[in-house]
Amino acid sequence: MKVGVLALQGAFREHRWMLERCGVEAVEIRKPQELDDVAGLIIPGGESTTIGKLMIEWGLMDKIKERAANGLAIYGTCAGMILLAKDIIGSDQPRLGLMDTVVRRNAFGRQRESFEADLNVPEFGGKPVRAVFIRAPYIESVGPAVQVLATVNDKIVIARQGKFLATAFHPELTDDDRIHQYFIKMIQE
Ligand SMILES: NC(=O)CC[C@H](N)C(=O)O
Repeated sequence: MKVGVLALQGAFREHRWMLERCGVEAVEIRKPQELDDVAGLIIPGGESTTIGKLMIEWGLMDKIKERAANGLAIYGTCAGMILLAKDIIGSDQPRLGLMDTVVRRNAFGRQRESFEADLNVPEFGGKPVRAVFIRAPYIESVGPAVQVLATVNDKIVIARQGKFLATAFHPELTDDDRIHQYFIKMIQE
């Protein structure tokens, strides 16, 4: 199984390493045709406005939407979560808009540019997930098709809608590969 990592900007290398560690082949995606033979796609953290602009310039926006409509599984971390959202509060920036979510950017406030938290994720069982938040968004509200998997102070930080998964934080920066394993299982379902 091949999984793509959108490699336009941001923390894509770490996702590649994490996927390889989980035993799947990871490929960096920069051109639309590179999406043809992947079973899943990760959209990394970075700057969502930049990634969105580059996605349009490089012909990837429409191609990803087309593949998503045909069952491509997509996992967005941080900026990737913003790009998956239907609604971005106060912004008309380019987005995929595939998840019925309303996100707020840089939502944890200036004084908390970055922080770590232990998340209780019932879906994973076992020990809490150590989550690294960097100028992180959160999901303010979700539609009925969206399953909330974890919150921090009542703010939604992991959500799933069918084949789409979003986290507000960066699991690729920790040693815990359970979120990537979960995504790989989603692809196989
Ligand atoms: N770590 C990140 O991906 C930060 C996201 C960034 N603040 C944005 O709005 O796009």
